[in-house]
Amino acid sequence: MLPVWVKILILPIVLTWLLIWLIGKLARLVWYYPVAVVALVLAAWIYSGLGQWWLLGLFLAISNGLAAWWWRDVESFDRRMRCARTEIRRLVVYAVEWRTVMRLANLTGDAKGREYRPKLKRIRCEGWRDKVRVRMIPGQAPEQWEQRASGLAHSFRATSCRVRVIKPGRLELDLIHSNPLASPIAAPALETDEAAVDLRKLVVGRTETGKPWRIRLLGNHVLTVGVSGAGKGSLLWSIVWALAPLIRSGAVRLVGIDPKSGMELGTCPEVFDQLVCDNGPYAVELLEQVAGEVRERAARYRGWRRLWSRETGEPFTLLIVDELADVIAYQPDRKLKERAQAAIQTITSQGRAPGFGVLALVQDPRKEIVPFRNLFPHKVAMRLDEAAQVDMVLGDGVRERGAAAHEIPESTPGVAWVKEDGRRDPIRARAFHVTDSNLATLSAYVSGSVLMIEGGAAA
Ligand SMILES: Nc1ncnc2c1ncn2[C@@H]1O[C@H](COP(=O)(O)OP(=O)(O)OP(=O)(O)O)[C@@H](O)[C@H]1O
Repeated sequence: MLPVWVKILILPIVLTWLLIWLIGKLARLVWYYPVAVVALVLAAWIYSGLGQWWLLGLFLAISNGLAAWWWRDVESFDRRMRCARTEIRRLVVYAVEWRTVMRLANLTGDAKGREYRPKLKRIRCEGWRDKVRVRMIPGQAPEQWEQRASGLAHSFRATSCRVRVIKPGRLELDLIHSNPLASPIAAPALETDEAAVDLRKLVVGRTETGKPWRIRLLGNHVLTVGVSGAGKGSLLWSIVWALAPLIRSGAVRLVGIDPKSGMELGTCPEVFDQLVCDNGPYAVELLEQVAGEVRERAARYRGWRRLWSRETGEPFTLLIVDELADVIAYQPDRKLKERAQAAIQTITSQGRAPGFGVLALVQDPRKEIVPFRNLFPHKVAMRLDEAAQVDMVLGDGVRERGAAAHEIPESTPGVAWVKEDGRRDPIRARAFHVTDSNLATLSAYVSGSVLMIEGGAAA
């Protein structure tokens, strides 16, 4: 309906716009499928220069070479061919199904007759998981994706799906295909160099991404929760294993309470400066003694230093309580129970700055059992019985972000979901498997006097 002169006038604008649009599409293609684009260009060049038989011969030679590589060394093949794998999965899984899955999962929206659909951005396939970046549509919240995570996993044939926020409006979905923490991880060689041990990042295992699992002890308290047999002991001993040179030199002092008659901590009593193997008056007295030390040291540091450091010449004290519930909840003597609770609360609330840390292990995370869970900034959820327990340990919303500690299989003790205060996303990791022979090595390495009280008798 436009006059001809107007059409002639806007033609260059339309053509330029079309050209820009085409270049954009091409750039997108090269960005998302670089291997395929290079292979296609090379194939076209060989075909035009050398002919079809050369192309076929080269194709067969490369295919055979790749097959032989895969057969000889699957791991390196998987690692090096990640780009090609990513492109294939993008093409045959995500690009094909994205639109339908988004519509059926109710993640699209309509406004003014136009459909808004989340945009599929960069994908990275790592073998055990696909990392899929997404741009949400306006008005959408990550929680909407978290609620649909299970449906998304099934749609893309993954075992589970986790949702991570990258930046405002951008998400990363982890579509999990296998468990990289399925096999036990042996403890590393015992560290003997004091300078190599950093209380801010103690290596106690490996995360599912293959990085070291680091725990901060300085200025921190760690609460580990898991059913019986979840592998809580392995985290405890991994921490002690990593601390070995500092325990030996006296820079770190371990104080232990094991209400299970020393079944856990008693397997390597040499590492402890003080160890009580019951939940009675001796355990409470030890807790009160440590609480007194906390107050005394905090009073001395007042106005002088804000956080303990090695230069003070005083040891960092780690209080380890195996089965905390036995000390602060199941204790039948009400007075002892209250004294124990008060002492632990003093240590956890005031101990971080003057160089005291608490590592508490417990099976039951309910509020009636551990009423002051919030005083532990670092929470570790090993295998749990119910989904509600995950929320109790890690906090609200963390399970929706993927931390399904209630789904950790019995066959993988030592696997845990870890949540640090101040970090939005939980991490999944497995503690080192510290064996009895490791503990024998540890006790031979560490020298120190042991005060062991069993059922009230000093030994
Ligand atoms: N990180 C690990 N890797 C492999 N096996 C492990 C690991 N941690 C623990 N195990 C094995 O799992 C079993 C149970 O471990 P552990 O006793 O540490 O569990 P727990 O949670 O402390 O149980 P409880 O509360 O009954 O003491 C043991 O046989 C141990 O060898």
